[in-house]
Amino acid sequence: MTIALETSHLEKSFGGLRVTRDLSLKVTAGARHALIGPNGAGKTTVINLLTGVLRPNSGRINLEGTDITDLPVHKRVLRGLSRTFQINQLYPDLTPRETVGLAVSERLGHGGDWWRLMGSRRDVNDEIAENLARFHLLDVMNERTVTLPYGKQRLLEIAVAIAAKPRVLLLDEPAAGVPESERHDILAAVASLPRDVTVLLIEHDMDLVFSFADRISVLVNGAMLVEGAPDEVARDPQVKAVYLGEGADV
Ligand SMILES: Nc1ncnc2c1ncn2[C@@H]1O[C@H](COP(=O)(O)OP(=O)(O)OP(=O)(O)O)[C@@H](O)[C@H]1O
Repeated sequence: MTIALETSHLEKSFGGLRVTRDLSLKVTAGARHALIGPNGAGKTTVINLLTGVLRPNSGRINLEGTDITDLPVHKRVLRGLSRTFQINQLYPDLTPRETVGLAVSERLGHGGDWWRLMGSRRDVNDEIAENLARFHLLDVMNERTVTLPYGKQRLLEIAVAIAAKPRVLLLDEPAAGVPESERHDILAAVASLPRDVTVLLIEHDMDLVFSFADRISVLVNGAMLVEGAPDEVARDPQVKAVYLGEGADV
């Protein structure tokens, strides 16, 4: 099986606090892989290490066979690694159509010229429409983003990440703060992406994790506790012990 993203013996400390411990993680190409673990286990730190926001103390990161450990954030994006954030980072006064149009134009190297590009390029407009349809945003595509329901804003964040045409998409709690009835729609839209996009998801909601993932890694105190298929992970006594401590069902 082809490995899309891999860490080997990754270590990260903040002062005396060892937050990532000897982490070796393999994400198979095309996977719907979830990284779970209790609060403070170090999941967001892993995403920050993968994207280059943080530098590891030691260990390596490999993207599709290339060592990216020393690359800055933007060069990793150019190599096909995109992320969404836990916090809303959209332009409040742009519409979804404009926001996705800007992201597509940036990918094509015309970020400063995006308005003209949207007015003149049929292929760009087709791509924007397809993206908005995939993420259930056609009905609100001309509304100001700030006026959209929170669930639609979160879908737009993912739509923007996808506009960069990533090979590997990192999602940090994409459904956080969204009403329960809408959460599955968000993950279903992600799950239905073409399989040439590999997805690594951080998520607390176990219903979502188990309906989405074909592979699960469990992180505890910065180290890998268990990794496997969802049914193996659900049965694992160590995983049960960790989550029972939190009062959640796995
Ligand atoms: N920049 C930082 N400086 C110091 N400590 C940090 C920093 N970032 C994270 N930590 C600490 O590292 C540990 C892991 O944090 P992290 O946010 O990665 O965990 P998490 O598993 O994503 O948690 P949650 O599920 O609550 O979002 C925590 O103890 C946190 O306080």
